[in-house]
Order: sequence, then structure tokens, then C-alpha cells
Amino acid sequence: MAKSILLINGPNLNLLGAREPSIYGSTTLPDVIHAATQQCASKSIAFSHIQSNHEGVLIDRIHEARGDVDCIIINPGAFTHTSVAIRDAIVGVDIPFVEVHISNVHKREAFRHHSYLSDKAEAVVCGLGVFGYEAAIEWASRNVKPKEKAQ
Ligand SMILES: O=C(O)[C@]1(O)C[C@H](CCCOc2ccccc2)[C@@H](O)[C@H](O)C1
Repeated sequence: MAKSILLINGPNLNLLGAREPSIYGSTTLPDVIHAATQQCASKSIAFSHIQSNHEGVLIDRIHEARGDVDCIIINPGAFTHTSVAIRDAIVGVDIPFVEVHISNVHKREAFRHHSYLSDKAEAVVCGLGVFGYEAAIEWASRNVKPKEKAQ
């Protein structure tokens, strides 16, 4: 089972729970982080997380995860639909990842129907609300083997 999980949230997800609750619900990002922290602790999985509105900050964090994290759980936000750079970074570090979207992007505007990440993801979760994060962690805890640490 995974020993270390990094949760990445992209732009505007810092507004979770405060804006557009009809789409994204009323749970805040700190609530999501707290629940994920507890879920990972209950499974003895090391947990780290980042939220940024800046593409390069997310890319730098993905690079830092190489050799340290067994699985990335990422909600790229709107970068899902625009960022070849984040795709290149996450493929480049060779870490299995799960893509999470709170809303069902396939029921929304056409521009949200394409992801630059989904074809490389181990799994894609969308439309489950913030439960998608819990589901992704549970999946990773059962299915992702820890990487042998580089000597
Ligand atoms: O459904 C998702 O999780 C999304 O990744 C959320 C993104 C938006 C990030 C959240 O933006 C907020 C804006 C206002 C209030 C709360 C969140 C959106 O651009 C994607 O198409 C789907």
C-alpha cells in the first residue's frame, strides 16, 4: 500500500466552500485537508498537500515529489483543461496519480470535457463532490505499491 501521498489542489480551490456551493458544495479546503490528514494517519500513510493558484509553483512541487511520494492525488482546477506543462511534469516524475474533480466536468461546459492529464492517470474521479478525495486516498492505499527508495 502507498506509504506517502501528496494532495495537490490547483487554482481557485482555496475558495472551496465560500463560492459556488451549488457546484462545489459547502465544505472548505481546510476541511478537505483535515479529513485527508486523518484518513492517511489512520492508514499510517505520510500525507502532504499544496494548493496554489500558480502553475509554476505546482510544477515545482511535483518535481520535489520525485523519489519521495508514492502517489499524487491532484485536482488541477482549470489547469486540467489548459496545462501541457503540468502534464509534462507529472509524467516526467513517474509517480502514479489520481485525477480528482469535485464536479462532473462532463455535465458542464464543453471546454471542461477535455483533460490534459486523464489519459495518464491511474484513475479519474469526478462528480462525487469532495468525497472524490476520500475515494482517491482509499484507492491509493489499496492499490499503489510503495516505491523502493533510491539508495
Ligand atoms: O470540479 C472540479 O473539481 C474542477 O477541477 C474545479 C475547477 C475550478 C476550481 C474551483 O474553483 C472555484 C471557484 C469558486 C468557488 C469554489 C471553487 C474547474 O475549473 C474544473 O473545470 C473542475
